[in-house]
Amino acid sequence: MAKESGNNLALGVIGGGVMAEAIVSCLIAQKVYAADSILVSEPQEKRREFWQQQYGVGVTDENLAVMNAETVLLAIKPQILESVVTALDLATHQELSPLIVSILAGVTLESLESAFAGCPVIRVMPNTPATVGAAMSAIALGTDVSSQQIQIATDIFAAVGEVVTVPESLIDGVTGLSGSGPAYVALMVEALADGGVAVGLPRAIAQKLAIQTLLGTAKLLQESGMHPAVLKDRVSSPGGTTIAGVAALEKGGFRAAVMEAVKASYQRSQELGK
Ligand SMILES: NC(=O)C1=CN([C@@H]2O[C@H](COP(=O)(O)OP(=O)(O)OC[C@H]3O[C@@H](n4cnc5c(N)ncnc54)[C@H](O)[C@@H]3O)[C@@H](O)[C@H]2O)C=CC1
Ligand SMILES: O=C(O)[C@@H]1CCC=N1
Repeated sequence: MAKESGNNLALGVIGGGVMAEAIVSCLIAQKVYAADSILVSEPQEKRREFWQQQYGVGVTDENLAVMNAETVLLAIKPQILESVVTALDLATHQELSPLIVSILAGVTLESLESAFAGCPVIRVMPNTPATVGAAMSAIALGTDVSSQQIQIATDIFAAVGEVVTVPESLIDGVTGLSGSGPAYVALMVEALADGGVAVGLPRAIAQKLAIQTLLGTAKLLQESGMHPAVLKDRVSSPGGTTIAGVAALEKGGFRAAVMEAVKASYQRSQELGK
């Protein structure tokens, strides 16, 4: 467990958007942090009010204020990192050295360590199923991180789902697969439902069937440890319906398209880091 107590500022958040909310809501629900030990910095007044009312956390529009926390979750868009760091002017606040936990796509540990000089840094790539406590997160450690700080970061992301620790060289690949993956899977669900509607199923039923098919298949693969190809073979009867569908997917380049999607996201993550 990380910190649960009252008065100290245990967790600061820079950027109170979608991912920050997904993560922090789980941390509070699971009592990893008490709401009154969290301070969220967010420029939009409506979002600040929402955070305060919905979660009871402290809010501010001053990023510097959250740097007093033991741990700072960095959850702004990568494109504005430079301006945020310039405004923080950390050179004149060298007494501040929180653990920086960045979820920014593409931004390397080297850039983060230079931007937050003197602060230990951990880079993480989570994904949006964090919203329902079912994230897949990969953690890469900076050069000057203590075992206690590794535990803090692990506790944070274990509260929102599964965690693996990887060398930083793999984080762009993680982004291509599990970071961006929920969008690919959502497209698959939408396409399955559209196919159902095309052959006459009512939309609501088609959507339910599509989601449960995905969930059930994922659960089966996870619990059995079965290779996906073996499962595909088990569903496909000789001369039956499934192999006709699989043949249509192959004709449409389905597997190549999914592989290309992972590679394109990986490459974009690398570009963002330059
Ligand atoms: N959305 C996703 O599925 C994932 C996103 N990420 C990363 O998480 C980060 C945040 O992404 P989202 O939550 O989707 O974006 P978002 O746009 O929902 O959240 C960013 C928040 O930062 C706030 N903000 C803008 N300027 C600011 C400033 N100067 N200081 C403090 N806060 C400021 C915005 O008002 C907004 O609420 C990105 O770096 C992204 O690469 C990582 C994994 C998955
Ligand atoms: O699209 C993006 O850049 C972010 C990072 C991974 C998922 N969403």
